[in-house]
Amino acid sequence: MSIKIRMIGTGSAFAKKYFNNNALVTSGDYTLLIDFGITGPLSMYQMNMPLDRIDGVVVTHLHADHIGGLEELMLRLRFDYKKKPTLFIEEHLVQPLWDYSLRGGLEFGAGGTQKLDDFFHIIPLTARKPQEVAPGLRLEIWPTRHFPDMPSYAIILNDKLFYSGDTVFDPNLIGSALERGCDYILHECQLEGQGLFHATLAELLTLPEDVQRKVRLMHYGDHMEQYIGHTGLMTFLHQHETYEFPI
Ligand SMILES: O=c1ccn([C@@H]2O[C@H](COP(=O)(O)O)[C@@H](O)[C@H]2O)c(=O)[nH]1
Ligand SMILES: [Zn+2]
Ligand SMILES: [Zn+2]
Repeated sequence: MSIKIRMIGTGSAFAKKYFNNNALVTSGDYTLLIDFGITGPLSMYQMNMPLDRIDGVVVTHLHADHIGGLEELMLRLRFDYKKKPTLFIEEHLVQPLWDYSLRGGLEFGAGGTQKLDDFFHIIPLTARKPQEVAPGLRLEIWPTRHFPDMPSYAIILNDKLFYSGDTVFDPNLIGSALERGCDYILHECQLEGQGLFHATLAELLTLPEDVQRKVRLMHYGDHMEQYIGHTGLMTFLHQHETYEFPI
């Protein structure tokens, strides 16, 4: 059993060379989108990947580089493709996603007065409670520390792959993922500066070598190429590339 992850983008919020850090997970016939930021629709177009491939979407948090492409996705799926995908999102984020991020553009539309559940089958998630997505694909969300008081989540796939979402460097969180049995740690990485809201490369380099071997870096800035060869035993994920994980 394996899943494939194609990186729609690997860049940080304001990176211009790399699209927003979003990913497509494929397990069997099912395609799950992890986040869909402002640059998501253009990146999918460049990958020649029609939006109706998407069966489900899981959202880590409400920053625009993670949800800014949803309006276009929702409209295209509802009206062009007549498809209603599933939305997996932490239970307390359902209403804020609609009220603060999507409602202004979508409430009054071609379908009359519209609501979030006109576009998605909504599956509210509880942190640390496993949720089956499709046969052979299970996810769990774990809270992360990102902006103070802002709900933000990492994603665990099949107990084997940890996808950090946005978080400060949190060795305990990484330790929990390893204890759970995760063999793959896809982690955000801020290349330069202080890690106020993100994990810096300098911080990630303090991880022991056996952990670094499991780490793939994403959500990085435009100077990524300068850092190739300077990431210890960790390697960069690259936008539009597909990675296969036997999980
Ligand atoms: O003071 C602020 C408040 C909000 N932002 C927003 O955060 C994200 C940054 O994205 P990250 O991927 O978490 O870096 C972006 O949407 C900003 O509008 C901020 O940067 N500063
Ligand atoms: Zn981000
Ligand atoms: Zn963020």
